[in-house]
Amino acid sequence: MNLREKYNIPHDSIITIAGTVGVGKSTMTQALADALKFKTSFEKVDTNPYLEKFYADFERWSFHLQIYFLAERFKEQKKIFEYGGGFVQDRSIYEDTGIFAKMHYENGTMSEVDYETYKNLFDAMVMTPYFPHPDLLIYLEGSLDEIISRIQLRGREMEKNTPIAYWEEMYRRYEEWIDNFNACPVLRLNIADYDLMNEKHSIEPVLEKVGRAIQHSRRWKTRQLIK
Ligand SMILES: Nc1ncnc2c1ncn2[C@@H]1O[C@H](COP(=O)(O)OP(=O)(O)O)[C@@H](O)[C@H]1O
Ligand SMILES: Nc1ncnc2c1ncn2[C@H]1C[C@H](O)[C@@H](COP(=O)(O)O)O1
Repeated sequence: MNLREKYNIPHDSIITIAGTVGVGKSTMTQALADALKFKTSFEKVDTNPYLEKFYADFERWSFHLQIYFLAERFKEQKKIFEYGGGFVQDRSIYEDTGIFAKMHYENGTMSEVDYETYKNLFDAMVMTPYFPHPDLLIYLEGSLDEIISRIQLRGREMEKNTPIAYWEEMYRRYEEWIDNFNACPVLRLNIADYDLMNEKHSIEPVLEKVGRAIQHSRRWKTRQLIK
């Protein structure tokens, strides 16, 4: 029996990994996909034409970057559903608006008119009854110190040169955002409770929780359909 069957995870599941920059989403995405033999959908950082410019000048590039991310994530989302699931996705589409666009608007680095245009587009594309939501959003959380040290360790220059206050604010916003998030079922994992770098088997307790959460949410969906 493979790990997917062992933990009762349906072959067509769609799992998205959320959490602040540097918390370990990409690492978890790869580990889960390897264990489940699922496909991955990664954020493309190296080929993003706006990201470095954005870190150098938030005000000038924030709208361009949000439109770019929205288009990329929407294309990925479409691909995932066209394949019929069996995917782990690195970062959810919900974080773009709920964290990043909102934060830049509220800090004055995205104008009101740009923010309204962006939100209208996001709502028309995503917040409709026709947009299929993931089976599960895994939210990774941990201490701010650990997350900042991971950003430093990973070593993307644009992130290393960004003031710590930016990551602190993002961290605080994520905590508030996840407490109010209800677009799909959520599983919260603390990064102190597993170590994917040094203990390969630490993915198994995660799989067990994922299996239980997806079974629970699918039973709930079936009951809603029968009602
Ligand atoms: N469980 C872990 N223990 C220690 N370091 C980790 C762990 N998971 C990820 N990292 C490291 O933290 C950094 C950020 O991880 P990454 O998966 O790229 O985060 P994200 O995709 O959330 O930005 C990377 O250098 C990665 O190797
Ligand atoms: N929607 C976004 N707006 C601004 N910046 C974003 C957005 N989505 C991702 N990013 C940035 C943050 C990081 O520098 C890279 C990759 O994110 P990571 O959390 O490391 O996967 O893109």
